[in-house]
Amino acid sequence: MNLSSRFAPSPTGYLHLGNARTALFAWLAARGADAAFILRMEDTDTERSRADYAQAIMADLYWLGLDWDEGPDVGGAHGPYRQMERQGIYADLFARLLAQGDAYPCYCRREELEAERQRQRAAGQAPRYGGHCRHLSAEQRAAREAAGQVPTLRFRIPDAGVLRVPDLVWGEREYALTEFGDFVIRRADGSPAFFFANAVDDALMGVGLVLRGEDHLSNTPRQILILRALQLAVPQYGHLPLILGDDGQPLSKRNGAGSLRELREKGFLPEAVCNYLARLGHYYAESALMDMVALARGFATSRISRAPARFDAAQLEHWQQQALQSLPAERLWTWLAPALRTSVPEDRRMAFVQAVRGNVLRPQEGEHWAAVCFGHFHGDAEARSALEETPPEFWAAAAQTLQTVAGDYGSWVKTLQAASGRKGKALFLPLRAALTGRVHGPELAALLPLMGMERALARLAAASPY
Ligand SMILES: Nc1ncnc2c1ncn2[C@@H]1O[C@H](COP(=O)(O)OP(=O)(O)OP(=O)(O)O)[C@@H](O)[C@H]1O
Ligand SMILES: [Zn+2]
Repeated sequence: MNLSSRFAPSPTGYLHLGNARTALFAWLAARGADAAFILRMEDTDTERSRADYAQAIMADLYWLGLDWDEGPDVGGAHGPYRQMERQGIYADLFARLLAQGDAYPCYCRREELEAERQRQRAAGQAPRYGGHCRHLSAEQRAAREAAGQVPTLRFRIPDAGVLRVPDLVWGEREYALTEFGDFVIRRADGSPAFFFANAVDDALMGVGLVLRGEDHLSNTPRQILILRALQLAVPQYGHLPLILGDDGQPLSKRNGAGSLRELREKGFLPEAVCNYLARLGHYYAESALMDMVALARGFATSRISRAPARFDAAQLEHWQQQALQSLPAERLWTWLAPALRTSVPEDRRMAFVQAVRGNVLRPQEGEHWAAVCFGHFHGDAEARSALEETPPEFWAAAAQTLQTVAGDYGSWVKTLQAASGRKGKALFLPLRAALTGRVHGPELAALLPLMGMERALARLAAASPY
């Protein structure tokens, strides 16, 4: 079975999470089957399409960890991969459909079509093209052309029959062909209608599996009719439930849904985003973080859910935490470093990232811990009140025992416990508050050697109110 798959965005804005999940599923399906993955830019909406958006989309997909065997930047055997560069291909196909009688020019004006729809609605019928230009004679057409009327091209729906449309997510649906009116495949300006270019490009590019948003479900029967008329292969289709925003509406480039880039700029890791999205509407038995190979291996269209999914920030944070836990120390440093204002000595970087990795979700959160280890910080209110509740003798004992054990954390807390008679929270909370300015955070055992004896003693001294 041909499981080559594709992602076909319109370069009309930055990718949002809905687009990204659709791209990810299509990529996982291809890679899980060792099949090719293709990227195609659907830029026929010339008013909204922009070259810089196309660049940004590719950069965002690469950032996410997706790659493609064929696409606008890497070329391939079925190019070009920007639809505006494929006009000649569409022109040949339009000519073929015209010659076969499967398409015909329509001269109806916008107002006439609108009036027809209104009449149909008023009569309680579903609006569809009534077929006015279906049977124009050659002379009638010539007369309209001579009068300067520029036609659209309509696809001629077969007069009778049913069309079975299988779907990997929704199962098979049946349509009576009489439900459809003849539809426009080429606009008056010569540009191809979206679902025409989209369908023929999938077939011409050898795509065998089309996974896309549910917003395209209603296009599928018409696309199958076009492909059949052209004797092109019909791919398997699977329509993914759309991802909804907080307003309950599907995320869309048009309504300015939060973009993948925003998440990236906030410091979310691609591993986190992929693990989050892969499970949004797809079931994995594995609940731990998975790499792309494992995600691809575990992907199956039969595990796609039909329920609409909503963006859930808490889930994304969960995966961010998981991803940070397993990130190699070098990459963790690269992730953290740009947000640090306190300088971290080169030979301490790896120890520092290991110490803090469980306590940061954003790079900015690393700054406080850098200040704790290598600079100066301001304690927060909780930490200050923990200090106020602790008597001066404790701080004196803490400083003295720390010196006795030469900064060894394990010996220090044992000795201090014996000297102060405190244990558990009563012992650790004030120490943490004094040394880090917070009541939660990384292991003190890891922080203490990084901050060093001198800083630690100064903080213990400053902690005492007297
Ligand atoms: N909210 C969504 N959830 C899941 N997939 C989506 C969502 N919106 C779009 N998609 C899918 O993303 C792919 C790329 O679509 P497209 O580039 O047209 O994005 P779009 O957000 O619909 O843009 P526009 O707002 O310009 O229509 C398509 O397969 C589409 O079905
Ligand atoms: Zn017409």
